[in-house]
Amino acid sequence: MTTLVARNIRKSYGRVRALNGVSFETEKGEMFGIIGPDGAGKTTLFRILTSLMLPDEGDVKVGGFDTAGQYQQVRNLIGYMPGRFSLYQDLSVEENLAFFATVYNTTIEENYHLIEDIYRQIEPFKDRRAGKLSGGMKQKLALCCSLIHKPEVLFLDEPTTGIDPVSRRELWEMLRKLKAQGITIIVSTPYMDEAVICDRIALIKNGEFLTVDSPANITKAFPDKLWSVQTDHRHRLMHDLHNCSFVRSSFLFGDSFHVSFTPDGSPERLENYLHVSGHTQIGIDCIEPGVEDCFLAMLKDNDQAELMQTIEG
Ligand SMILES: Nc1ncnc2c1ncn2[C@@H]1O[C@H](COP(=O)(O)OP(=O)(O)OP(=O)(O)O)[C@@H](O)[C@H]1O
Repeated sequence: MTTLVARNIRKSYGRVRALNGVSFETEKGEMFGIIGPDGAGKTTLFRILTSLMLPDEGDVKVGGFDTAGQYQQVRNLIGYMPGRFSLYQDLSVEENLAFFATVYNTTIEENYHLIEDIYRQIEPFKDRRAGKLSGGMKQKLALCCSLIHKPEVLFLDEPTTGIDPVSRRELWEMLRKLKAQGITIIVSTPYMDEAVICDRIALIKNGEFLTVDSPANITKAFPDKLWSVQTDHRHRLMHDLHNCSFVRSSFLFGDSFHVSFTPDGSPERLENYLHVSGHTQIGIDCIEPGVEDCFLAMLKDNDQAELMQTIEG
């Protein structure tokens, strides 16, 4: 069953074109990831999908209701966790939750089962002001508040930005459980490693979706063989790979470079080239491409540098 249909969404702020014809659909219980660097248009898209902003062109239907003409019905169906902390800093944990429940004409008790797993972790701090919580706990509370009215479609704009790795993992685990209950989840993130958890992902760049597919299909479509290359001189290696005539692309991932060759390149040829250039402890291993490798291959040179910064940041 289709839960959301977005068609040809366009939006500009004056001369800045934030969205340039975005279309996609989601199925009930699907986890749909929107991945892209800062400024790509994610927040604008979320505001439009959640009926908080009207597009210049195009339309969105959630649960069959139009976000322009039937926004009240849409808002009853959805939960939205915006990127920046959206809770009342001066209210306690419990007061925030009670407030959101009241706004939606429900009570904490009525839908407690839906938030129980998450809320139990912050319940010991229920009297603490939201402004005094850690980043991870704030996100858990914000997630509880966006779930308290039992939404069918949950929108999360960069829920894991700025929180520690353990809380990030916990948050994704919670999303997995919510998905198992049939909730459709539309989530944005700048972190590629999180993309693989989604059923389908869209890479957004300059207000356009470059691709929409499952992580497995995206990695299957990688056009070349990929090699992980390491030597004892990482900085010189970057320079030497860049100047190598038969290296098509090279990107730094942790301690090694991911390298693909032009048709006349080979690992043997690269080993020889690096050896002659003075490198020692040369390691060249064939690897499976990840989502990041695929997205980088789709982007133009300038965009690749920008995306790598986002990934590393
Ligand atoms: N109110 C506004 N006025 C003018 N330009 C805006 C406004 N809001 C966003 N933009 C611009 O529109 C583009 C898309 O911004 P948007 O916030 O949707 O992207 P994003 O992917 O969510 O990035 P970020 O994570 O940095 O917020 C950017 O170029 C941004 O500078």
